[in-house]
Amino acid sequence: MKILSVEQIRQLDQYTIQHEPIAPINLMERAAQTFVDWFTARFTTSYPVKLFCGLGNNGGDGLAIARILMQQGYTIEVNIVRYAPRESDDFMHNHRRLKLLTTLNYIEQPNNIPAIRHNEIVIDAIFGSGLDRPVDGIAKSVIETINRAPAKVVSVDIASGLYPDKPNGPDDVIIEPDYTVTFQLPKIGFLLPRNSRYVGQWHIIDIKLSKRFIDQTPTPYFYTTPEEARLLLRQRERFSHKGTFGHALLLVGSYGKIGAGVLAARACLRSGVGLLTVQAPRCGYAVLQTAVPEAMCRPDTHQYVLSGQSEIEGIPYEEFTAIGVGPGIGKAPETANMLRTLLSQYRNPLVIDADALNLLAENRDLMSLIPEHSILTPHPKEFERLTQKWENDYDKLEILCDFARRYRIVVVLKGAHTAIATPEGDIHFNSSGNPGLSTGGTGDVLTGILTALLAQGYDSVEAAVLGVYQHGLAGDLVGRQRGQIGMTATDVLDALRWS
Ligand SMILES: NC(=O)C1=CN([C@@H]2O[C@H](COP(=O)(O)OP(=O)(O)OC[C@H]3O[C@@H](n4cnc5c(N)ncnc54)[C@H](OP(=O)(O)O)[C@@H]3O)[C@@H](O)[C@H]2O)[C@@H](O)CC1
Ligand SMILES: [K+]
Repeated sequence: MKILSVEQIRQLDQYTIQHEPIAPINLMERAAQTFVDWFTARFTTSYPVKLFCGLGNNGGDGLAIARILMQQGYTIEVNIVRYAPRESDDFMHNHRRLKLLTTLNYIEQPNNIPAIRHNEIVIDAIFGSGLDRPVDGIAKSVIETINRAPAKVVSVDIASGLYPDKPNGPDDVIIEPDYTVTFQLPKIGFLLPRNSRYVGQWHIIDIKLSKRFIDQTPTPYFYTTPEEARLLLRQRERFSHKGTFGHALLLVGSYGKIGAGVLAARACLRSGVGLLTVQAPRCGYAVLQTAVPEAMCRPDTHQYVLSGQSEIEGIPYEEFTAIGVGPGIGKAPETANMLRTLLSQYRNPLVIDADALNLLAENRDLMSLIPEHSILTPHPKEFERLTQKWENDYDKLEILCDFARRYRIVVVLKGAHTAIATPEGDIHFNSSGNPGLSTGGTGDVLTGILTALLAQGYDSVEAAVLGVYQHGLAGDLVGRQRGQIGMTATDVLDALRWS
């Protein structure tokens, strides 16, 4: 699904109005009705509703929502925040209609702000996507009151005070909703870590804006929906054999961290690789052969760390279909040498994770050796070591984009909505996963998944988008079955489903 900028959303709105065609006031009515459908499916008429609206079209939506909810039997008190002398035309139209049905409360100064009780639901329609400067004056007081109140808060389109596609200032006053119900497409601001308290749980509702316009509009930002992930998944042909699904090599482990290798290896096998070889320090040999009997094991000549040398004759790096390197490897000088040799010899895309990333950060000259379309999977701290500090989440996205483009690689920046940057400079945000995945070993599982997908012939962007989605989905399955708190990386790899 595409993510558009505020300016593009405004154009989308206008295009829909002209080409459907539909009168603006009827589009507002459709948006309000669709919001009400969402609302009534979750909250019964037993909850009193307090609506706060502004004077623009977000406020106009709020007034239309109030009228429709009233007609459906909800008790609703309407508060209009008079922060400016002017109202939008569609606001005025809905204002006239609503005034015939009920009395309206106008808030011009703080003592007009009503008390909010815990069993009420607040609908926030003060500012929407038209906000372009920090909120102050009476609107600021109202937002502060709502944030202090014990009630549940639902924001219409976007939390009032939050910018959809640019960074807020540290002192900005912004609604902290329980839910955001947004029109048609997500806003980029919803996906950024520092905004999470200004978004709550967010839902997209389809108000039938022009599909043609959305299809034609270029954007670097995408949000992976379940349907899109499913379309990436390839079905197996009846006459396939293990050679069809590639032979992967995982370079993993060091003394005390062989478990990382076990997790990556098991995830790789659970993700459909044809054959798997694992190279690990000698101390990991018995563990790997026992814990992952399906994999072949190539013991390193070094007892405790990976050096890349092995007494067992095996196929050279360049003959593997895909290679994953990093889980549990540490940063010993022998391992840095192994990485240098690997990067010099292997020309297909690699998956590079964990300490292999830290070795890259410490040996910057290695960056230029990384094969094009390799997948790097840093968490934010590892990414910062590879690049630089950022000022805010938007700055971070720009650094991410530039980095992926400069080295022609795919970068999977792990987090709540993992951001996958492509060599072309696009960013795909993931939609699956939950905080239960923030536990040791889940990154190793992801490396195993991505290596398996590359071995099966998925291109790097497809592998990253699909692999990250499936990893999160497995976490969601575990979360539903046994809760997020006790989730382990083993649970996650056992929950992987490829159908
Ligand atoms: N897109 C779509 O397809 C659809 C969109 N719809 C709805 O329209 C909403 C966008 O409406 P909107 O453009 O009228 O802006 P909104 O957020 O109500 O703000 C109102 C005005 O406030 C002003 N202002 C800005 N910052 C300010 C501040 N800090 N303090 C004080 N004033 C400030 C600024 O006006 P200015 O003063 O700059 O002239 C601004 O124009 C959108 O979120 C959605 O709910 C649906 O109805 C149908 C389909
Ligand atoms: K709002």
